[in-house]
Amino acid sequence: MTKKIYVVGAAILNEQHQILASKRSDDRILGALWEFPGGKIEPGEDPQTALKRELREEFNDQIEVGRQAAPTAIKQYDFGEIHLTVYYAKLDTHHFDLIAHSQVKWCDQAELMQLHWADADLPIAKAIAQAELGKAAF
Ligand SMILES: Nc1nc2c([nH]c(=O)n2[C@H]2C[C@H](O)[C@@H](COP(=O)(O)OP(=O)(O)OP(=O)(O)O)O2)c(=O)[nH]1
Repeated sequence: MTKKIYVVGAAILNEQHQILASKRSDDRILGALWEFPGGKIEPGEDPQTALKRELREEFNDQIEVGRQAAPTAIKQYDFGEIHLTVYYAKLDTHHFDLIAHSQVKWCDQAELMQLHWADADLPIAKAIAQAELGKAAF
């Protein structure tokens, strides 16, 4: 049976309604593709707690988590079935230590669609590119 892998990502917004995209380091699975920073939900964790933990681990940053940005996206790989859920978020700190990424980029909505996203991220990036981000802010 395919292994289901539950993953959370953060669509981090700034005050100009830009979204933070992050490029996975070359040496990781799906290396060099753009994604929403985050990672796998650990057993017993709720998605919001997992997302806050991952952002501490990956950027050394604290975030606040808002509402889900788009429907959960599912993508099959030979290593398992990724179930990716992305939440809007905002930063309480701005360290951006690049531990798992080679690059981060603040994007306006049109710029989001110019990046080479991981497959599961693409429908979510499209939904965010068309969303009313003023309403997503919190
Ligand atoms: N973090 C993240 N992972 C994503 C996204 N889209 C996508 O397909 N993935 C995949 C890549 C990985 O196979 C999996 C998440 O693993 P990860 O390597 O980022 O998470 P992790 O830190 O918990 O894992 P690990 O390195 O400890 O194994 O989900 C995304 O937008 N963000």
